[in-house]
Amino acid sequence: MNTDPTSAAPAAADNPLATASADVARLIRWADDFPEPGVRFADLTPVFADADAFRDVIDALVSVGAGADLIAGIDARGFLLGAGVARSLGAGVLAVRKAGKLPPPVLGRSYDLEYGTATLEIPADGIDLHGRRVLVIDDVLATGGTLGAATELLEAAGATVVGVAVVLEITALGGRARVAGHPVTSLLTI
Ligand SMILES: O=P(O)(O)OC[C@H]1O[C@H](OP(=O)(O)OP(=O)(O)O)[C@H](O)[C@@H]1O
Ligand SMILES: Nc1ncnc2[nH]cnc12
Repeated sequence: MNTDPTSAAPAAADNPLATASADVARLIRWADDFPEPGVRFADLTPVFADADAFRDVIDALVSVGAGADLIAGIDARGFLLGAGVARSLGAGVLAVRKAGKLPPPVLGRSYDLEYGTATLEIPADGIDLHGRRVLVIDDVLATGGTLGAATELLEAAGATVVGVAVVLEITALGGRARVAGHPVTSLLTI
């Protein structure tokens, strides 16, 4: 596990956090020119489909979630991770949705990413986020637009964001700066 943007992923094979990192590096599926020319897309589908790798990734993310009572999973792959982590921690899970999926009223935040723009939404009623300690989880940190918008949205709703955790951080895109002010954990950094 890497919480330092300048350090390489750990290598010790008997460390469960390093094991998760190795699983991800081994199973990640890279796609050139997807979803548009010039983008090298990191598809973590094979990581989630591998029972051992999925367990290792969830266990590693759980280890950074202590103190959180709500896990926010980002649409869509963050849902898979967030639910697993929340269940293991005994926390609730909040699905942070892409625009148009939730009935009104909603709170929303728009953002730019590597290939376009998008909006994230959460319910504006029915969940009181004041005083909730939220760990925000997604599969990839790239430009940071998604996680930056998610943390802003949750804080605007009254939550305390205790951290941000991802499986893969693509450092060349500088996303960590977009979530400055929050502890950021990435299991694998490239
Ligand atoms: O750091 P960023 O530049 O914001 O990029 C990271 C986001 O990009 C991917 O999702 P995408 O927006 O492609 O949506 P999807 O989950 O619907 O595939 C990924 O799952 C992250 O959520
Ligand atoms: N290169 C990339 N791979 C996966 N998800 C991304 N989100 C933004 N850029 C991405």
